Amino acid sequence: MKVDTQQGFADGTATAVAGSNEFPVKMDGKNVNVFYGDKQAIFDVNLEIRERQVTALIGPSGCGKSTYLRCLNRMNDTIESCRVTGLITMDGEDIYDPSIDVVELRARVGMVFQKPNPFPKSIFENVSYGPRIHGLARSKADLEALVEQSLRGAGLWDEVKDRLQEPGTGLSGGQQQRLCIARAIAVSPEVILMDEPCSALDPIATAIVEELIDELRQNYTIAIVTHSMQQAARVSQRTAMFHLGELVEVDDTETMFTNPSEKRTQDYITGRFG
Ligand SMILES: Nc1ncnc2c1ncn2[C@@H]1O[C@H](COP(=O)(O)OP(=O)(O)OP(=O)(O)O)[C@@H](O)[C@H]1O
Repeated sequence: MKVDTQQGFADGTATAVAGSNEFPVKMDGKNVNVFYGDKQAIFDVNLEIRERQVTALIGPSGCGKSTYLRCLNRMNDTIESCRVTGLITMDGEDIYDPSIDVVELRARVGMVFQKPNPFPKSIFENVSYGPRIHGLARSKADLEALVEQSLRGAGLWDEVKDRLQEPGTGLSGGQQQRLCIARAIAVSPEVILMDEPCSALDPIATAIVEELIDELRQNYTIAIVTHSMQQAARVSQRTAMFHLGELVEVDDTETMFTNPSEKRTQDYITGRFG
């Protein structure tokens, strides 16, 4: 990746400057290992997730993409047998530090799952729930404005504005996934993790969500797990290739798809394995 100018700081970090192609690091994994009981699923992974970019995690089934993604908002904490070692930071702060409030972390690092999973409540309540429990709205009017803003941000407002009190589960699959994205952005996250967000959607709904992801990167940092090489190529600026729990390589997406350094990446993207 070409960098025009880069400025170093006393603490060793570097940040992007105007005209640069480089983006600052938002989340950084160093020597990350993940175990399920005795079985190791991630081996010594070092991976930066850069601000206001989409980073795609690709690789054959079982290579650890979802496991790594879940480390980034400590969703793995909910799996009893799971143990994470190494250092994962957000804005330089260790997200596994005992002083970290995990609920707050998960508001800052939101997640959208493979299967749309709206709450069995109204469209309005699906979006307003997070802001209410995090105390983000001071009045009913505030809350309504936030719901509208989030639904607009997810490209869903025009389709649902006249049926906000209807159940979220009554929407189409693609609309439900955008509702889940609205729910995620309603709490003003900094990072959004997406675990195969289009795998349950038809091609039209997929195209709409992909377009939305491209818009969302103006305001959010995104990491997405995908099985679709076309999707990784379409939506991401950086791609990380995993195999058997190892990070094979990471580079800007164009390079990864045209001139990868590693044979395993070449073989995977050309469909020779996986
Ligand atoms: N809850 C769990 N308990 C035990 N082992 C698990 C658990 N979740 C994942 N694993 C194991 O960890 C390894 C990595 O799985 P993971 O789901 O992260 O891979 P993946 O690349 O996301 O796969 P896929 O593309 O099929 O979703 C696999 O061997 C899997 O069996």
